[in-house]
Amino acid sequence: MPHAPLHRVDGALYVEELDAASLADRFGTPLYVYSRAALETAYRAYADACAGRHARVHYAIKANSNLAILNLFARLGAGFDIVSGGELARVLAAGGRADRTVFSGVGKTAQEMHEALEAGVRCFNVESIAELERLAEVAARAGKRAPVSLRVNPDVDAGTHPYISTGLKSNKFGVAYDAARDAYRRAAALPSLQVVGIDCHIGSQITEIAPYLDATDKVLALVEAIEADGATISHVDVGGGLGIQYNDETPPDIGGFVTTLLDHIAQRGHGHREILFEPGRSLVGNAGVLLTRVEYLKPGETKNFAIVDAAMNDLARPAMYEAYHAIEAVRPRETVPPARYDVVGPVCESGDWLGRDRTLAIEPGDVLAIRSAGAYGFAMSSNYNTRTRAAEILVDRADAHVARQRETVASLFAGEHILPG
Ligand SMILES: Cc1ncc(COP(=O)(O)O)c(C=O)c1O
Ligand SMILES: N[C@@H](CCCC[NH3+])C(=O)O
Repeated sequence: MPHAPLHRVDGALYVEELDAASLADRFGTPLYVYSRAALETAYRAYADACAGRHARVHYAIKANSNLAILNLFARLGAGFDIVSGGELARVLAAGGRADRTVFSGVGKTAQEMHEALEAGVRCFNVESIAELERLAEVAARAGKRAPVSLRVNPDVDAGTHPYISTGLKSNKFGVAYDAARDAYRRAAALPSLQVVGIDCHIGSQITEIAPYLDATDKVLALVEAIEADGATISHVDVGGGLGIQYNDETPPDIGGFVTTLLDHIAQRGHGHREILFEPGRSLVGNAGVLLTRVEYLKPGETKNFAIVDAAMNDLARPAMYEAYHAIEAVRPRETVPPARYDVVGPVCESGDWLGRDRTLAIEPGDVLAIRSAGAYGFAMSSNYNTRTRAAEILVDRADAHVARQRETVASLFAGEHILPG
């Protein structure tokens, strides 16, 4: 019986068969560590629930676009959801198929459209009339017909953090619900476009199914109207956004979520359409941890600080959204009294914190694991304060595969040029 991907042996944290403290010693910190088994288990939960149901998974690679992870999902048969030419290049470099890739995003450039058309992406998820017109021009110039789905904004409150909610009227995303039928008429009138589907994505870290059902109902009503106008909508892309447990959230499990949504769509008489899912976080979030070493303990009058070697540039979510990530000592000490710490990084910003008021029994030099860091962790990391970005390790049972080597300082200024003379 294989171990749970992240588990404890005699108190020590393991990722599959490898001790996290030894990984930190071997590869240095800060260090992102992912479990292959956890990634595959999450993918299979989607794939199994889709099996025999005319439904497909398109991994939203913005959550974690490391080539090793994309390759793993490509090998399992995943499709992909991309938002830039760079992401398309990553999918192709990792062995992903263009004809299983959908291209989302509000600001696609003509160049990106051209490249995606040449590569033969499955569909462009178009977010405005202006983008529709541009895509039609780019396709006409290339002598091609661009497959199109409009991202419709169903004006549903997904009950998530305001920075990651995307399905409200006030968000920049998608075509307004009331304008969508006209937008489809416009698309149908442009000969270099071919309408193939419809799409919506209402937000991220959603922990209830109800907003999905509401959004789907609105989208299906629209599909009926659009088809009455003569178009054919062969696929409905319900977006991503399923949440994970960071702390005390209780999101639906992946299989239950997929089955409930597919059953609901079938009951509404739309079971013949292909359904696409675009999950990001729920595939990778809980498959990764960020390991960091305690540099200093700094007791204060009102707060104690544990200053660690990871920072907001490595994991931006706490600074950006006040997001909670569980933090644990990889080898808890029994002889040290626990104390309350704010876990902070070395970056010169008050917002540079990773966890607040955490009870930890630690000493300088100890390694901490910041949990649930597989999604929007490394992917949103930066070089602020000329900090090299972390290495990424993909653990496969007892093997530690270097999925990305640590950056060097020299590589950070390799493209900079001082004035001559
Ligand atoms: C269009 C689109 N699809 C899919 C996703 C993936 O979202 P999540 O990581 O919340 O599943 C996003 C990001 O929120 C997105 O913008
Ligand atoms: N970056 C956000 C999610 C944004 C999703 C983007 N479509 C997070 O870490 O929670």
